[in-house]
Amino acid sequence: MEKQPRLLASQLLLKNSLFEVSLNRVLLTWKEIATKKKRVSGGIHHPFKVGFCFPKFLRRDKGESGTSHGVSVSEILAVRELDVDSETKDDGRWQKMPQKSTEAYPYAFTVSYVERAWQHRWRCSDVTFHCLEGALCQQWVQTIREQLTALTSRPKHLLVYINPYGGKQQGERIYEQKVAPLFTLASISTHVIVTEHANHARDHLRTEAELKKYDGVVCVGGDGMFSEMVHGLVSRTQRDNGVDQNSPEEKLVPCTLRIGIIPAGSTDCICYATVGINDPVTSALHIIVGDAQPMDVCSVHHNNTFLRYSVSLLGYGFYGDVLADSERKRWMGPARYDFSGFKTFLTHHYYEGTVSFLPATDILGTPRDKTRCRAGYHQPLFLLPEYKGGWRVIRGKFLAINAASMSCACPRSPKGLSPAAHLADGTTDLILVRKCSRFNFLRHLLRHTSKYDQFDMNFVEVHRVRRFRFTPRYCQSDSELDLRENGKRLFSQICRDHPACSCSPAYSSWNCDGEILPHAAIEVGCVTTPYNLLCKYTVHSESI
Ligand SMILES: Nc1ncnc2c1ncn2[C@@H]1O[C@H](COP(=O)(O)OP(=O)(O)OP(=O)(O)O)[C@@H](O)[C@H]1O
Repeated sequence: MEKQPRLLASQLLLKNSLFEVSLNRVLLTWKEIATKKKRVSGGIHHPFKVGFCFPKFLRRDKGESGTSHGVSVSEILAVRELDVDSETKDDGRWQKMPQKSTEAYPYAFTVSYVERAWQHRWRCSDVTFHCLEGALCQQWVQTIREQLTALTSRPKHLLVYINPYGGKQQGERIYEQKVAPLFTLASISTHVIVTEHANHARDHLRTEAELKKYDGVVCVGGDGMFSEMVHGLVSRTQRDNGVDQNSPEEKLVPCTLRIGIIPAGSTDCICYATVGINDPVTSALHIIVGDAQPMDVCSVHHNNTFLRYSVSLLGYGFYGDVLADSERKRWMGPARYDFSGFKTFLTHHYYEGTVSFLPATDILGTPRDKTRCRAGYHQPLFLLPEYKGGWRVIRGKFLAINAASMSCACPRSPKGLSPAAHLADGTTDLILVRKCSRFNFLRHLLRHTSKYDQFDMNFVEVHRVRRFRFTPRYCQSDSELDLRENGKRLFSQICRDHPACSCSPAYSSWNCDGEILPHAAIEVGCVTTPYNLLCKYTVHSESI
């Protein structure tokens, strides 16, 4: 790394030991000075620990002259002067100043910074330096503040929507206790709206919200709330720019506001897939330091009519059926997903239809990037591939058709549905799981939680695509249907209404980021360039 000129360097006291403290535009470092000779008289030495340190951002080395620490300026949250004359109450925490150091070094300032803990978890840590002179203390505070002000990617004004009924209905408490104090510490002003009904946030963003006043919008809730934000913001941007959302061919105009998620839902898959952990404090800290991650948005259409946007999973068959069944069992709480998953697995319905897709041939990488050997290519058993220009057409019987625009990792499946899916390359990974035995389907599902490749099975194939269409068999041409098929369709509906029946119904439904779509036949377009400015304040922590 290029050596940065020093902005400030002083000998300051920290927990009764003298440290050489230094600041440049990139790093704040403090290194203990030979402890035996220079320890301040009367002080009791406590070995100072900054907690868990990671090589890139926060280092702690033990050199000849003592321990050294460093924190990236981009991860400093705030700096403030301390009143050392009395016990100070700052940021809700009492700090007792050691008597001897208070006498010798009567001025002090505290730096709050991001501490990287375990498994992608971030925490807010404080370090307090004591100075001999008030002017020096002020100079440190001012210089660090100037560096923070120069960080232009940090938000200053945020619009926050809280879903009080998401997950365990803890959204308001999580925000007030864990997130709001951090925003205050980082001098971020907020306008908070507690939603009063479903789609409140979406409609407010689409119509009333004065978006120019904010640097970003934050939702406190689950994937459903995040989806509301995406719909509100993307729709508003398209309308303001005269884009016809109903046309699958239209390019979406990127939106300049970023979206942040504070996880407070039941599954919080989008947060997990992008941050690596569902933790409100970690997400709040990513928001504060201005982390941004572009991501793809797919628009879903039926007969040239816009249905919804999708940013994570579009699933027909298995995942559609699990969602449809679990919606009927909301009274069971989060346990409904396990129940419906198990039930859907046992019913083992497959669906006939045609999948057409436009492969993404002009990009680097494939959905199976992590698979070292590609020798396991299998000829589809039940499918008839055709080529129409750039489009591929596949007919068959499918247990599941999934389009993953991100890894879709969640705590239960840490590598996700498509571990190598990219967040912002204008593509989605289309996973086709053809009809197979229950045993094989179970093996496929279990591989999502193990080190084995879930795509390396002869009834599974995966394609990285720019667009795709699905037409269920009985929709293809109504005139083709004979009386027997009409009877079958009617019968299927009866079967659907009676879950005990094990006949295969003709249609499943699409699970679009956790919402049910009413149509089986859809056309999906993934924006051809990354939706650059629709970013989350998060980093993709999967090492793809
Ligand atoms: N005040 C409200 N009253 C009722 N429903 C609401 C309200 N605010 C938002 N909603 C709706 O609640 C639905 C579920 O919310 P959310 O996604 O936050 O939690 P969840 O479903 O428990 O979590 P996840 O989606 O991660 O499984 C959303 O689709 C949203 O539209």
